[in-house]
Amino acid sequence: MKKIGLYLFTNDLRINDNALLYQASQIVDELVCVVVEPVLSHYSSQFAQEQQNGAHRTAFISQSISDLKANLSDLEQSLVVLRQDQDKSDNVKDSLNEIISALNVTHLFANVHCGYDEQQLVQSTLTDCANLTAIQTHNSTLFELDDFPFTLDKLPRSFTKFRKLIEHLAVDTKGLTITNLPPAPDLTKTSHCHSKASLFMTGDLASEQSFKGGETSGLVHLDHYFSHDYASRYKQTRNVLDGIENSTKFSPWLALGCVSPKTICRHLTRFESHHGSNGSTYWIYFELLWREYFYWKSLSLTSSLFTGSPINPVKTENSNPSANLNFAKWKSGNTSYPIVDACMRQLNATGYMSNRGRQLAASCLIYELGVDWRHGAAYFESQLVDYDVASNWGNWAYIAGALNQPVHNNQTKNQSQPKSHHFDLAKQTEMYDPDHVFINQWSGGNAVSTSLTNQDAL
Ligand SMILES: Cc1cc2nc3c(=O)[nH]c(=O)nc-3n(C[C@H](O)[C@H](O)[C@H](O)COP(=O)(O)OP(=O)(O)OC[C@H]3O[C@@H](n4cnc5c(N)ncnc54)[C@H](O)[C@@H]3O)c2cc1C
Repeated sequence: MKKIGLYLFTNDLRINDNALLYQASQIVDELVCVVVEPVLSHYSSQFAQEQQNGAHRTAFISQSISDLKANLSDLEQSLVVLRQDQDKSDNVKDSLNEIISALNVTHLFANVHCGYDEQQLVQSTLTDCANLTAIQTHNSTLFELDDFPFTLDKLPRSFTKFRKLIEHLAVDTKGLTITNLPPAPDLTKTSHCHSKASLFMTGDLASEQSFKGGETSGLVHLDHYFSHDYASRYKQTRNVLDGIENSTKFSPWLALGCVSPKTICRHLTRFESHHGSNGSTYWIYFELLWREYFYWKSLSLTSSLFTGSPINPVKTENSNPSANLNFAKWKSGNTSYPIVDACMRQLNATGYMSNRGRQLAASCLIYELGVDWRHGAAYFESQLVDYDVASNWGNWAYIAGALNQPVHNNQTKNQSQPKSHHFDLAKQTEMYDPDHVFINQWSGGNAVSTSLTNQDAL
């Protein structure tokens, strides 16, 4: 019997260093490639109080899918693009089932995704199509679970413990080039042979965009970054609020899997062999381990990452009108905190915000403006070009002190309470924008930020 595979692209929108796609090419006789265009989920839309993803995020996704389509076409393959209908949540599931049935698909290949909806889609497809063989791997990480000296249920609670147990492990940086793929089956047998996706038209936005989506642009950016000496200074510059040379800006391509973290490690190792390693080059790896930590943490927490603890249940409406007003002011960059306003305006204008900016904006929303952190996480989800389920919701929960919440009240006795990360905005402005260059660039206003006495460095 012919083996017919369906490769479900999610946040692994690439051909190079795609071990799962390579595996598919070795197993099946024919292959249909499908992608579900990410849209803002109903859940996040309610929390963010936004109808849809922002223009920059939408454009980046669209460009990434178009680039994948072009790269697949070079390998004489095609891409079926499915779009989630917000009003009919089952439409993608139904489309997938129709493709599987019409083409007699025998094997499903899918990256393990931290997103609840993405996991549900694979699970319900497997339930509906009982004879399907599923092959799922961790295709967006540095490591496989088998590499670790612990199981997922014994994942260390803190990043430091996690890092110490895994940072010495060798990353497989050999690199994998796919030069041919099995042919596609006769797609005219499905009603999805012509992509009905309303891919966003990026013409007007393209000139304003800081980031262009897709594997091709991602690899160009990687080469560009490592052809300069930026990596040798990274640790000193990574907290600067702006500037392509100050932090790597790999995150947008990593988030959609246009570039794999292993590819980045390969480039980093090559850079170190030519220019020498130092604390800065190590720190790039260190930050990739934070990404890794949030990925595995998110998988271990499943949906409780989004809901916090049972003590603090989900409410999509803010608890009071002043929190609603504060949330609206925060989103538009009109709080009385100039550094936060500048960061939020940068986000709204470009789809990007530095790590330092994100920490300050999150701290401000939670601790100064008294808004539930999940509203902020959902708004970031709708706007960031590098939105990643685990890194976004994980960092927000971390700053809110909700990441390692005990699940049951009776477990709290011997456990220390999770730490919150409340930043002193005046002090942080002094440290990272003393001459208000960044604030003025984004016209963040002239109000003086209130002094607080808490966390300054992370
Ligand atoms: C509230 C908040 C929300 C965030 N949301 C996201 C998100 O949706 N997607 C996302 O990729 N990152 C997120 N981050 C992490 C971090 O801010 C971005 O990864 C970073 O700013 C991206 O810029 P860069 O590529 O220049 O990072 P660099 O400083 O150059 O770091 C290199 C890489 O390491 C990883 N990394 C760095 N810091 C972190 C971190 N704290 N957590 C996880 N990974 C990290 C990223 O993949 C990054 O590309 C968030 C942080 C906060 C505080």
